[in-house]
Amino acid sequence: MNHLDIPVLHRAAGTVRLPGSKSISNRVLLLAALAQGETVVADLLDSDDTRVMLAALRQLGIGIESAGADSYRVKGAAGPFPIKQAELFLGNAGTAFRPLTAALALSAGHYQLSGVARMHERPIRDLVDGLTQIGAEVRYLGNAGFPPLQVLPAQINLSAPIQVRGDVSSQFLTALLMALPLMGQTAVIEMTTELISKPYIEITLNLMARFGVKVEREGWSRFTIAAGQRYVSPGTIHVEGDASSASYFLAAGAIAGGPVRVEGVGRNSIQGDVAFADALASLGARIGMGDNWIEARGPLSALIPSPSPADAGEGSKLRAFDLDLNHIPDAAMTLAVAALFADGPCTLRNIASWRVKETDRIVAMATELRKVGAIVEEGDDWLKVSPPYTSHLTPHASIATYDDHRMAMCFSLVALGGVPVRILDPNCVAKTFPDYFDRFAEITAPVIAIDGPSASGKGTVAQRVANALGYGYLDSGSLYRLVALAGQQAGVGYDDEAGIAAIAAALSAEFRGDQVLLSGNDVTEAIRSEEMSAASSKVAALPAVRAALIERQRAYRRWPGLVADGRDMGSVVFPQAEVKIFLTASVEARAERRYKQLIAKGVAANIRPLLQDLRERDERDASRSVAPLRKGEDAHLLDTTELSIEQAVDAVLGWARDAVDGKR
Ligand SMILES: Nc1ncnc2c1ncn2[C@@H]1O[C@H](COP(=O)(O)OP(=O)(O)OP(=O)(O)O)[C@@H](O)[C@H]1O
Ligand SMILES: Nc1ccn([C@H]2C[C@H](O)[C@@H](COP(=O)(O)O)O2)c(=O)n1
Repeated sequence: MNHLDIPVLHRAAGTVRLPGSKSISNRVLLLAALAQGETVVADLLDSDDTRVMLAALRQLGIGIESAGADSYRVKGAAGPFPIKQAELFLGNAGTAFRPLTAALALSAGHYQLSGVARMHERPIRDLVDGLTQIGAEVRYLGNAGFPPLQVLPAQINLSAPIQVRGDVSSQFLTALLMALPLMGQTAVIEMTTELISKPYIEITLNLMARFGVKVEREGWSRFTIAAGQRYVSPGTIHVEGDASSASYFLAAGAIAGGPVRVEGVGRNSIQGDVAFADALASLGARIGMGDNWIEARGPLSALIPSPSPADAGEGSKLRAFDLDLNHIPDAAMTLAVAALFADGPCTLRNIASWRVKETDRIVAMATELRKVGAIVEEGDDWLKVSPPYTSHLTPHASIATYDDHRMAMCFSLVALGGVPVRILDPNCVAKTFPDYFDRFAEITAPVIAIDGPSASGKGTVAQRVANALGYGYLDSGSLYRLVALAGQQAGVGYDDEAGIAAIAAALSAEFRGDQVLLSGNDVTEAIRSEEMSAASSKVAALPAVRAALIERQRAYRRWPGLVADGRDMGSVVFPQAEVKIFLTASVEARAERRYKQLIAKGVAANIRPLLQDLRERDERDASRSVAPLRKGEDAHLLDTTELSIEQAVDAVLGWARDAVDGKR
């Protein structure tokens, strides 16, 4: 079976831009499809579940076209779907299957809805019963109470309140609420049981209001949609980041030092899962929150006095918990794995809905947590997780993921316990977060940042250190050199900041071993010319160019680790690097090294102009306004004037070892 091995991880720190919320994406797509007018949906989640919804809406006659990266223009039908006959395959996307069932039941057509085998095991009776009460014709094509379904035209009658259960899935109520305005008449829904996952209904009501339909509610038991309301496009709507997806990164920050910041959700979020941050805080994690970001750090250690609050708490445990998690069922899974890092047994209560999700998540979670050494008890709607008696997790566990994206993402956190872990079928994360593991690596892979002036030897040393550790290597200077060359080829002046920044943003660069390619052409030698050395120093001084390259550089942070060299690796690009080194040598020694390097390549050289050129570049790199070259207070100074390459490499490896040992 396909798998991903995650190495031992010691620290989590960095920033993650979240993908769009799944819950909001699929609700907004459906509302936009039913609304009058065109809606631009920006920052839509790009994942299996949203692709399923987009495909279904297109099949049902809704015009949807791309409006840029992750943005779509949806031409609303101003009412029920125009296509009256269709067979829809909806994978395992509950957020597509349930709402579409209700909307199609009111669209007066002939439809069939099916999904993957697991979707056919997920109950839908409560929704079908609700629809049947108003005269809708919805039939089971397999087992009664479960998909696949057939929907037929019917006479809808809304004269009596619709009675519906709310204790299996809140998606049934969401489906009815979103579909009923299609009838234009007053509609009333009454809950016959306690409603679970209420924050998801708040998302539904909030988004319906943004499309012009207001729902009156009496507590959580009765909902009224007044006659005469219909969906009208709000114009453009932005999908906020996914708060459930945020939980893995926040938990990583809480478990392994932090700070880890997620961008895209914050105190202005309409998603209930932002309450995961409160749950983490109750475990002792230090949480910060802004309008559009949340940040998590490990708890302050009560036992070990720390020199400063910023250093405090790394390695200290989370507090054991006993929590009712009915309001955050998805993010609650992350807490089950976080329990491995708590100081005692942890109980998760009121999580019965786990049993009817992508898999029976109570069984799956208990089974897999036991593989890493946890002691787990389970009940109908609860789970009790005790960390291993020895406090040591079992290394090399193979974690089954049950075609459940959240199982795969949650269990990546195990590696922060100092043990390697294998995630089976890791691609199941495509349901909601296709590049999850890359993003997780970007906050957990260790980084050794080596900065210093030209010809100091940082590239040579960095490459050897990377080889010795089996890490990846980033020569960030070559990116600036590539930008300079691409600018020259395009005829853009080096003082045209916007023009050069646009080239940097679209740079087609590839590193193949020692070869450097620009738009597919080998430019390994071309970017090393003295002309490009000078030009790269000029483009590197342009703030917009630096900004355009920053995320590209961070994307090199992968497991098992990265050695990055440049001028601002430790100060700007990887401020959370485990080891920071300022590697230098006297300008005379550097000129001599460059001279020997050129002569060895058969290039005629003269020491005086080389000295002069290095002094000029030093001056330009150190005096620019953005990310100037200088030694940070947290960087080790390595003056190699009198050192051999081997001695310099040994010094760096020593610091790297110390940094890892300090975190064990
Ligand atoms: N400690 C050292 N002693 C002697 N020579 C060294 C030492 N370190 C590196 N060199 C040599 O100096 C030359 C320049 O090194 P290198 O290209 O690694 O520098 P750099 O700092 O990465 O330069 P640039 O920033 O211009 O890319 C190489 O030929 C390398 O072998
Ligand atoms: N992180 C970086 C890397 C490089 N630069 C600048 C400095 C140089 O003038 C130019 C080329 O770098 P080199 O290949 O000599 O390391 O790019 C920078 O500003 N920031």
